[in-house]
This record gives sequence, C-alpha cells and structure tokens, in this order.
Amino acid sequence: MKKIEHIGIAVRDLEAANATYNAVLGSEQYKTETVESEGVSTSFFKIGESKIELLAATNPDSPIAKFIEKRGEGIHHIAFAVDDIKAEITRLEKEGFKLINTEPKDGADNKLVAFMHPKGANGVLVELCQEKSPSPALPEGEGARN
Ligand SMILES: CC[C@@H](C(=O)O)C(=O)SCCNC(=O)CCNC(=O)[C@H](O)C(C)(C)COP(=O)(O)OP(=O)(O)OC[C@H]1O[C@@H](n2cnc3c(N)ncnc32)[C@H](O)[C@@H]1OP(=O)(O)O
Ligand SMILES: [Co+2]
Repeated sequence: MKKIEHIGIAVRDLEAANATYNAVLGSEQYKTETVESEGVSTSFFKIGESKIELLAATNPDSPIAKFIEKRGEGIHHIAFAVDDIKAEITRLEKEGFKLINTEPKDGADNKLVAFMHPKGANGVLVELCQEKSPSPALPEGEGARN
C-alpha cells in the first residue's frame, strides 16, 4: 500500500460540511460527485498528497445513513492507494482478512475500490483504491465524426 489516498467523513448536510472544511483547510473542494451505487454524494478536498472525502447519504439505506444513525457524524473510513487492487485483495484474503467485496467496483474520483470489514481491522472500515487506467487513445482519424 502506497499512501493514505483519502479519509472519508460521514456528514448529514454536504453543502454545510463543504463550507466547514473550506474554512478548516483554507481551500475549496475540487470535485463533487454522486455515486448512486454506493448511495452517496461526495466532495473532495486536496490536503498535501492525500484527500478528504465528505460523504452524505442519498437514501435511507445508504451505509452513510446507517452509520450516522448509529454513531453520528465523523470519520467513516480510511482509504489506501494501491497499484494493483486485485493483487491486494488476494494478499489480504491470504492473510485471513474479510473483504466486503472481493471484486473491485467503481468508486468516486476515477477509482476502483474494495472494502475490508471494520470488525477485522480494529473497528476501522478500510478502503483500497486503485486509479482507473485511462481509456486507450484511438488511432488518429478514428472517432472523429467529420
Ligand atoms: C464514493 C465511493 C467510495 C469512494 O470512492 O471513496 C466510498 O467511499 S463509498 C463509502 C460508502 N460505502 C461503504 O461504506 C461500503 C462498505 N460498507 C459496508 O459494506 C457496510 O457499511 C458495512 C461496513 C459492512 C456495515 O454494514 P452493516 O453491517 O449493514 O451495518 P451495521 O450498521 O449493521 O453495522 C454493523 C457493525 O459495523 C459497525 N460499522 C458500520 N460501519 C462502520 C464504519 N464505517 N466504521 C466502523 N464500524 C462500522 C457498526 O457500528 C456495527 O457495529 P456493532 O454495533 O458493534 O455491531
Ligand atoms: Co472513500
């Protein structure tokens, strides 16, 4: 694992939290994105080589809605950057850790993601994050309409 890619913070009101973290970090979010498959709306702030990801629920069954109901707002997960997410999943499973999803799935900010259950990681939900490779460039002339 290479670095902390982001820290996820569960919030009730994304716009209000954006204003708070704008003031705390002295910079604006560089991106907002809804990932409906995860039931979240997110915004991202750069902080050195890492990021803060604010997460608000988009529906009552969202993991963020459940988390806030049980524990209130706060740190929800830590995401580590990896080069090869499938290899990391295999390595962690061999070490005896329980992965919530063993097939990488689409996350926010152009990433493939997988989660480790908090029960196996001292109460911390761990996310693995791999940058998606850019789509291969089309040969010259292909893809143009005229
Ligand atoms: C935007 C996409 C992506 C990105 O690109 O960055 C994201 O970050 S998406 C983030 C949202 N998605 C997820 O969190 C997916 C992974 N999470 C899950 O699959 C579930 O939330 C869970 C971790 C398996 C828990 O689900 P469930 O068992 O249904 O919830 P419970 O409420 O019953 O909790 C059981 C147990 O686990 C504790 N818990 C829940 N969430 C967390 C957490 N984030 N950190 C630590 N502990 C957590 C919860 O308190 C319960 O504990 P006990 O009460 O002691 O049993
Ligand atoms: Co995340």
